[in-house]
Amino acid sequence: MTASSALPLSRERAVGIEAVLRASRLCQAVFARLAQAQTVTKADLSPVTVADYGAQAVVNALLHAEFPSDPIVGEEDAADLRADARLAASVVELTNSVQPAGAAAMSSDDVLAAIDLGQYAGGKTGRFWTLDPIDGTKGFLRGEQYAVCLALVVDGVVQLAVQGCPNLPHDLAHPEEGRGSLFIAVRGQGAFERHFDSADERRISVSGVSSASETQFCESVEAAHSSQSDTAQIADRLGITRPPVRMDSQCKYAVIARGDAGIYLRVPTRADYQEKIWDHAGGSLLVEEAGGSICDVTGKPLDFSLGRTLKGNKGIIATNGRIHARVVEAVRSVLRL
Ligand SMILES: Nc1ncnc2c1ncn2[C@@H]1O[C@H](COP(=O)(O)OS(=O)(=O)O)[C@@H](OP(=O)(O)O)[C@H]1O
Ligand SMILES: [Mg+2]
Ligand SMILES: [Mg+2]
Ligand SMILES: [Mg+2]
Repeated sequence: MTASSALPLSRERAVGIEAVLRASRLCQAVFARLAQAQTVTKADLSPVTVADYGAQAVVNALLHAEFPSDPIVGEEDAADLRADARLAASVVELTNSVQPAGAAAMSSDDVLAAIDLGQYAGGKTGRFWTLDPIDGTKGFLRGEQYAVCLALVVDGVVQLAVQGCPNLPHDLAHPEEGRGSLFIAVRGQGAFERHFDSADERRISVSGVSSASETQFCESVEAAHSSQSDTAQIADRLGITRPPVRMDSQCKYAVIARGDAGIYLRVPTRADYQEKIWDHAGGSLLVEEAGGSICDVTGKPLDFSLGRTLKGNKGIIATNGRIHARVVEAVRSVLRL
């Protein structure tokens, strides 16, 4: 046994990395033939592609093989696939395309059952995984940023994060130099980045800026997901003159954890929207383990113990930590909270 394999959650970390890498490869393969990719619209009007389903099947199947008693809170379910044999056949073919050489092919029933392993309700006791097979599906479809996001929650607290960001430049200032990173954090062990084409990991940490005005802030591309008029006022109040970094998905958390930007703001556009735990669990741990801070727009800690949503929270503020109190004050003042 090596020294690192003795660290807490080392097997979960290794399995999570393998699962997210396989799912990321699947997404990249789908994008390469996106002209034919089928997209369906879910009841909530969000898009979902064969890649979302395939990535959830791949990750859930591996988690279930390695940790059969762990439940999973996953974004997708197989109901639409059960009603569409052609769509289901594409997902089965894709899922099998990233299984390891020599593994038995998964049948259609196996793939649909694997996707439906993600129906767990979450909650405050025991451990469960939470998976967003593609976070930022709209970014994926545009050829921009998206992320495969996996986290392990134990007794309501996020303990492990593995996030694949296939299109994220290794260096935002030099996108031509390479793209595709995996971000990994275990509570108490720090946050790490490795490039898709290497197993070498480097520890990452948040930016050292001590004044909010010196940094940039990240927000969603989609104006429906975060109020861009409110964030413009907050930036103004903080003296930020640089334009926002608009990026889809939990890549925003990776960018904060790596120190490329100092603030991620997600300001509710609707009073009734409940953030989903799979949209924030892994990203929140990456930021914390890289030295940053995270809370909701009222300053409350995020509570991952309440089920499939963050129903006790509204919006998100993530920062490098040093400027956190000042940013929370500006958000509360603009939103009159
Ligand atoms: N109204 C509203 N408010 C806040 N958030 C919402 C809302 N509607 C959807 N979603 C969730 O946004 C997830 C994508 O978030 P992003 O920050 O990446 O937005 S975007 O990609 O720029 O669109 C997206 O995740 P995916 O579905 O995995 O892409 C949704 O879970
Ligand atoms: Mg979605
Ligand atoms: Mg999402
Ligand atoms: Mg998703």
